[in-house]
Amino acid sequence: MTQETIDWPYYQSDLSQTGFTLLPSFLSSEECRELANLFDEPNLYRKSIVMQNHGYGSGEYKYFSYPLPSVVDTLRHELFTQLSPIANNWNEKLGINLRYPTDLDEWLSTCHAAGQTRPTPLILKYGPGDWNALHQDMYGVLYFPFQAVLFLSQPGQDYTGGEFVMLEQRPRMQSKATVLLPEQGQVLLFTTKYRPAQGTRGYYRVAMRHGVSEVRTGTRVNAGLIFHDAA
Ligand SMILES: O=C(O)CCC(=O)C(=O)O
Ligand SMILES: [Fe+2]
Repeated sequence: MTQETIDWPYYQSDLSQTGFTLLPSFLSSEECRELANLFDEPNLYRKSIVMQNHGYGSGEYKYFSYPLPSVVDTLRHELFTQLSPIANNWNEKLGINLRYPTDLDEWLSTCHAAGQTRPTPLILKYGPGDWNALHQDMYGVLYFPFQAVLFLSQPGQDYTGGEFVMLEQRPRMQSKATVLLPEQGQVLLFTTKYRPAQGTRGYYRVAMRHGVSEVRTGTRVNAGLIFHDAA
């Protein structure tokens, strides 16, 4: 995994302006395969969810327990450090008083002290006919405004369908959808709850939801990094 080559100022500014940014592929196909294979390891998870049982769509996902697998933990820390200045800038624009530290452990201590102690990084697996309803990943009062999805399968090769969908709900206007089909190894950074949009009188909040369209053929495995822990 080589993140050093990422042009962070570019991706930070892209994320800040649009509410999402797709990083170039920096997980090798071997790292992707290894991570995807963890789905079937029985002892790594605190909870497993069958999505159709909850009205969340169709498919299965599992929340990792602490300690997280090292690749997940490292990436969660490194990405948080790059994201926290943008999160602070957004809170300033939106008039939210909370400021985030640059160190993930410090932020997680705040979550834990508030009773949000359970790890939220997850791994998701979809087969033909599976999909993920548009949602926001909120797990308590405290939240971090960005999250990451690691694309572990190759579209066209491992699966068809299964596009990543984002929906922006603009106040008093119709919604805008963005559909992405990232390559295996790419990491998508996107807005968890809402992003600031420039209006004539300052900034206003645009709510964002994300989900996955129906997988037509094959198997699609992704991992998600959420930076707040769960109550
Ligand atoms: O499978 C996907 O790409 C969506 C994952 C997701 O909803 C998440 O990581 O929060
Ligand atoms: Fe999600």
